[in-house]
Amino acid sequence: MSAISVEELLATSVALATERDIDRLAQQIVLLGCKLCMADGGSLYTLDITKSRLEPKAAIWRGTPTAFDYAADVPLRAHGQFNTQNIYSYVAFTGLQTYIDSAYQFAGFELTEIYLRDQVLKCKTETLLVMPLRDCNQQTLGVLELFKVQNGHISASFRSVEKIAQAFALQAAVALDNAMLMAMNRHLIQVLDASNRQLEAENKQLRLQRKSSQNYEIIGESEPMQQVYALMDKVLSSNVTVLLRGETGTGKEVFARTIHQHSDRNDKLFVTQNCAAVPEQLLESELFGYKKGSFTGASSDRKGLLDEAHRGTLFLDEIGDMPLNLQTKLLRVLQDGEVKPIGENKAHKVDVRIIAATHCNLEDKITKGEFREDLYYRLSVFPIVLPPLRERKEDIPALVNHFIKGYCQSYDRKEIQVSPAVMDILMRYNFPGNVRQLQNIIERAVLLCDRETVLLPQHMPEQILLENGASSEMPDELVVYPQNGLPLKEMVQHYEKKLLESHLRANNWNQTQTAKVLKMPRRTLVEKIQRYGIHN
Ligand SMILES: Nc1ncnc2c1ncn2[C@@H]1O[C@H](COP(=O)(O)OP(=O)(O)OP(=O)(O)O)[C@@H](O)[C@H]1O
Repeated sequence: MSAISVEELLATSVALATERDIDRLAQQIVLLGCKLCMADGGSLYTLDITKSRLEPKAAIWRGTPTAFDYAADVPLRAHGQFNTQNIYSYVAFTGLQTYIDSAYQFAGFELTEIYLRDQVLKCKTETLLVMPLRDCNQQTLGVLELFKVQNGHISASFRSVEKIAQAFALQAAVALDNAMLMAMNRHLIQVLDASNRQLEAENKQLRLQRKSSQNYEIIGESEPMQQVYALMDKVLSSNVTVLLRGETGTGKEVFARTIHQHSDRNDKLFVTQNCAAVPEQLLESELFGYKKGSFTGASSDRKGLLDEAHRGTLFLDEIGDMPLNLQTKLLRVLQDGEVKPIGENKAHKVDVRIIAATHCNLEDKITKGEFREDLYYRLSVFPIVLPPLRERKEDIPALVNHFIKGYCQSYDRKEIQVSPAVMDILMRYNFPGNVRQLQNIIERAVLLCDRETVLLPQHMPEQILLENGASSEMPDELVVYPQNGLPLKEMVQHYEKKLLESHLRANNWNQTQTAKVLKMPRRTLVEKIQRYGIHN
């Protein structure tokens, strides 16, 4: 090998600094080491991840890479002791640059790998130099070995290039350290990536498994609601268009939002538009957007809600009130996924899930020519009908408690109980305004409650009391009682007794409270209780 030039020295430096792949870098190090120190060949071992053995990484013979399969891993320990018999493990362990000037005379080390290599390469190693490759914390990363073979005349020892070799080993170690750290980072990124993907898949699975009403944060365990949950479960993992039907206040928007939150689109927007609340032209520009200058006042381009909801969900409430012209445009969105803003010549694609809702009879509207039949079929791919509250009265207590808790929190009130009489009144009422009406009734009652901690009939709206009045405050038998033909005085006393019993029950047998409701002195109430022998 000839001596290395300055240009080659610079190239060496660049080569080490730029190579990121550990295997290629290992080859470069051996190759450059051979050139610098005028060696016939060499090899490089790196410390494995457990730091217990050296692994053969690269070998060079006369300027070209050679197979390294004759070499085995070198354990750093043998029989519980540091393996100082082997020259590579000795250098790795001590960090000492080590020379052997005559490989075939006793050198104090086992040189089995060297003799094996000589057989493979058909040569005879004369001198050896083994250098530690250590990082800035003096931790061993590997060892670099260079050798010269016998060539008829006395071969020079590596001792003459000691300083160059040392400097090169330092530079090679820095490059190796960087490449190893990068490989470790790449590996960690891959591991993190894989575990992220696994977590995402598990989350998706868990989302799909969340079936009970509790998980949907929707109140209602009645049979009609169970049927709705079962239907809803079926549409969570698909993009199917859903049509929510049901009277006003039955929770159509709540369900639409829940479907979105439990779908794959939940990291994108849930956008709502009430089709009845705005005039036709405004609705069109809201939904489809417009181009600058397309009408007076359109001073810049504006995205429509269909674009806002791209990859998310658009909830179209009161779809039955959408003007016919817009129904045609919406049909195009549903059929082709295409949106054409006002004043734009070209349509563009959007990926929006549509959930529509209506409380009106769309079939009637079709007959009257107010709703497009084709749109109706497109929308009602998956209809879900929400039951009115009167058909699931068993859900009323849970809803009442849910709303009381919520309003107590928002109005910073202490816990409020519901008197049995109030619950009775609510259970008998038909709620034409459904859950929304119940919610409003409870909000009003909580506000009326002042410092009281029990919701009483007087906190209920008059209209409900009037509708319920006779049945809730006056037991049925009182109404029919006169048939018995008793004297008026007795009938009035009987009536009074029943009335007092009813109010006492409604007020949890709290005499002070009952007297207050009946606007009578407590003492008079107590006297009457004793006279009529009333007890709970
Ligand atoms: N099952 C339920 N659990 C808890 N709250 C509910 C439930 N159903 C409805 N609500 C509440 O009732 C109110 C009305 O619900 P929502 O607006 O979803 O009804 P809607 O059917 O969309 O009404 P509309 O047809 O008038 O638009 C909301 O405040 C909602 O939070």
